[in-house]
Amino acid sequence: MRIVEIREKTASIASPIANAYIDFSKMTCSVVAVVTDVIRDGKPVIGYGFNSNGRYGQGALMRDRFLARIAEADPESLIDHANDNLDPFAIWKTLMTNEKPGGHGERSVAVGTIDMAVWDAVAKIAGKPLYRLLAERYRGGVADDKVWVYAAGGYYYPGKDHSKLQDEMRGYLDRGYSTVKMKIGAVSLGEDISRIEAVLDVVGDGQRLCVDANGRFDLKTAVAYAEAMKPYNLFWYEEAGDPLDYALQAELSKHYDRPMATGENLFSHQDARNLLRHGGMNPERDFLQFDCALSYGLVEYLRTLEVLDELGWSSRRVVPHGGHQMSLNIAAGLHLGGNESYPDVFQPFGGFADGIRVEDGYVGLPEIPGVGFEAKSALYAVMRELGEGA
Ligand SMILES: O=C([O-])CC(=O)C(=O)O
Ligand SMILES: [Mg+2]
Repeated sequence: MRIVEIREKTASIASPIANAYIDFSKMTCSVVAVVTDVIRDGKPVIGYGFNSNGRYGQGALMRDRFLARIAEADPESLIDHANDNLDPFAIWKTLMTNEKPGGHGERSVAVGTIDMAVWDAVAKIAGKPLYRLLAERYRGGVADDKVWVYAAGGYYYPGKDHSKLQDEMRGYLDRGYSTVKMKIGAVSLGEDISRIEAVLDVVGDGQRLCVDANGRFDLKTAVAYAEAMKPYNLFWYEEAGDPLDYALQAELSKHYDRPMATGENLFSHQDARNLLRHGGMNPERDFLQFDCALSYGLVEYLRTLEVLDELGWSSRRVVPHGGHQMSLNIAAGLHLGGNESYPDVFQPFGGFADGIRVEDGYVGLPEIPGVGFEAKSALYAVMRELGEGA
């Protein structure tokens, strides 16, 4: 058993939307195919991955460093003999050969994308949905059969007035979501408050609305928003300040006693640990949003979950960023609290398997081997072209 080849390409996920920090007019992501010599149903097993959203394609790093390390490794060293499968941990270690500690964002996305494709291949070789394989290996065989998801959107874009924002949110409720998320921080506090009130008119209750500032605010602004939003009793207030400014997060928690969420821009278990040590986050109240695709993949995510456990955090407080099927598998297999969903943006990468309906805010997963990409036809078309094309 061996990896024959790892292919990568960059795909566009550009759209006219903007959050408080960036627009997505030039956004790209990497797609990776790990081609193996294992035959299932008469065809070689190919594992697929992509790098979530928000960090651009990683092809140059893969070509310059990571892919050669796998190609040059002894194939025997990458095998998990106990499970007669590829060994994601040995592959991860090989990818990280001669990499210094720290500075995680420089490479964590490239490694996380390859890691996703490796786990997809591992589950396909085992002939099981990834979430079932994870539950068997790490949670005594018990997987969640459905996962809570919330609809993320509410972006800024030209010409979007309150009625368009309300239509968008109404569309999410009509599709079975019970909780939605909108962006804040790109306009004045007064304007954002009127946007929030417009959405509350549609969703009816602050507990059905999250807001996301994408790290835009300094402490003074973060606190001003906190004071203004308190009466709405929102589901969460996300990424108020810079993702690495733990002191800001800690100070903000003295001014806002409602749930907050952050972590999508922390890319290692060490960064996660620093947030929990120094960010004033409350394990009974707050949410953590680490995205495996951006943060060295599932091998590292398992370490992050161990750190959480050591510091008294339940895995149920984790609701990953990214709205992708890999995190959905991790959520169901490793008992997270839920997963993000982008019903309308970042297609075809955002969203879950075709034909799986959201009911009362929960989704199920397809019963097919791997992450489930084959059950999402528009996404699988992009992946298959890479994996099986000439
Ligand atoms: O707008 C983005 O970069 C995505 C984001 O923060 C989220 O999904 O929470
Ligand atoms: Mg966010």
